Amino acid sequence: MFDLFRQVLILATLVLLVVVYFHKSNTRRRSLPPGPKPLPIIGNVLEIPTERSWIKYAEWGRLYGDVIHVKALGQSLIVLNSAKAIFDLLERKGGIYADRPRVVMAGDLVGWNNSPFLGHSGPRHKEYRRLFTEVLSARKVEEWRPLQQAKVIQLAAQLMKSPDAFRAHIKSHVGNLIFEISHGHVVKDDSDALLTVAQQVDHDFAEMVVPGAFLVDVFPVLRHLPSWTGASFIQKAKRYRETLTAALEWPYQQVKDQLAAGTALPSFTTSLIERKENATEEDEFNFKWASLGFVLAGSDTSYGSLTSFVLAMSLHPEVQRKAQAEIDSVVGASRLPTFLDRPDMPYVEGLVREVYRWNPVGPIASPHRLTTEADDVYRDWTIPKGSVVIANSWGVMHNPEVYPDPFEFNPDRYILGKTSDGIRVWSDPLGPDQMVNPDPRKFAFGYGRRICPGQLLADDTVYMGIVTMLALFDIGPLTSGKPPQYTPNVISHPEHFACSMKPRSHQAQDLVMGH
Ligand code: HEM
Repeated sequence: MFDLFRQVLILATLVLLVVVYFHKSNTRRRSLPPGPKPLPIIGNVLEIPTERSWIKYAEWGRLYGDVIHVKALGQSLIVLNSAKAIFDLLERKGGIYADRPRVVMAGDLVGWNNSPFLGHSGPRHKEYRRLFTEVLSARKVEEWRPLQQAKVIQLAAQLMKSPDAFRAHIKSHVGNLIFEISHGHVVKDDSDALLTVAQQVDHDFAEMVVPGAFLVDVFPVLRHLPSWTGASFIQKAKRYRETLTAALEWPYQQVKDQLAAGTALPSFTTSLIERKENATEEDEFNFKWASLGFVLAGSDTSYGSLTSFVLAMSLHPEVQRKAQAEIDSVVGASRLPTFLDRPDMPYVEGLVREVYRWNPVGPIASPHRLTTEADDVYRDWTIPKGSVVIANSWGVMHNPEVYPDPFEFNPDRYILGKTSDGIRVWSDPLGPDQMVNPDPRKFAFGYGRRICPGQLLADDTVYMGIVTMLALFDIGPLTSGKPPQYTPNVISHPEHFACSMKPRSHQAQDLVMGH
């Protein structure tokens, strides 16, 4: 009798456990945001795109809604396809969505975990942000405007000499400008040792973060393989680390030497060193990373926007002519445009915004990660702790409900109307949640505690490059056949293309060559 009672009790307990288990897992499954059905164990790995993921994410958005859950080998991925969801999570709850996902090869093995952009949220990342804020505020950025203006004339001179090499000229222009602002380093030519090492590091980094490039990122346990196995990722990690160390040390040491010799030019790095009298080892570690981060994060991105602009002008002569007419009426032909002209040129302003939106340099910003002890809750859904969160900025900027006819390049979309005294009105009255044609800079520069700290500086570089090229050159048409594709990864710019670029007049040539 006692035995029977015990057996019934055990059976009942088992049944209860099974019921509770299924109830729990059902509740969980029900409460996750919708998304494509995962396969057992591997989840949605086979469906998650490794290239131009933003296009697939937008497609999923139309099928499942603006918040999507997908799973890859046990890792939850949340894709946000609307401004509302992005701002609700990454901005309003920014404190818990500020981390970056773990990247084994670039982060753990090569050392990019210490960088401002891949580094985890925490005291060091806060310190980087503080250092950037000090030198990249609106007031500080204005101090670099004379340099921006001087450098853009050098760019124009190069473009007049060899217009076919416009991509190379834009690349050196942006690289030189950023290096001078970051380290006071004046790049003499393309063989410059500091520029070369920074470019090599940039190249290595791009290679490492291509999804699936290294198996160790898919199976982190491989990182424990001993070096005698000769695994190629171990050799590569060593080589990448050595170049990275050089890029961190050389430019920083040069600034220190120049400061000691009294020859240092004003720069981000000089101001960091000068402000802290007895810098500790930890301080210096942070200064080196912040300075290198400045160079790396600033160059390729601004380059991407400016080449995208050249492509847009090659494809849209009518937009170009309208912008040039505005510049001619505000600036005239006897001087070059300045920063002071910007508020008087709403069409050019719209054109700059359209460059950010049309083919954004950061189509999915950079992945964020949720760090909480427990799952988060959004609307009726559970967002599992540790989720990687992707803001599909491209998706928002190509949603016809937010930007009607999103594939058109139309600067007029931002011009809302004129007041009675003829001054054009620029306003975003409803905020990013509801507005039609909101300022795309809200999406192009990322979000929350990871928002691009160089936004104002970048916007000056992009505006100055665009307005100067428009004032001086007739750009286009394409001479390389079909419009190019854009590169398929996190930083996206036009692949190779060629176009005509001719000075607009003799006066334009004199303005540049006379400087
Ligand atoms: C047109 C030019 C630029 C564009 C479109 C751009 C865009 C972005 C985007 C989308 C992010 C990711 C934000 C996120 O994860 O939510 C980012 C991060 C970052 N950007 Fe920029 N950026 C540009 C230029 C610059 C410049 C000139 C600097 C120089 C200081 C810079 C420094 C950084 C840094 C350090 C981060 C990492 C921030 C962090 O993780 O806390 N960027 N940028």
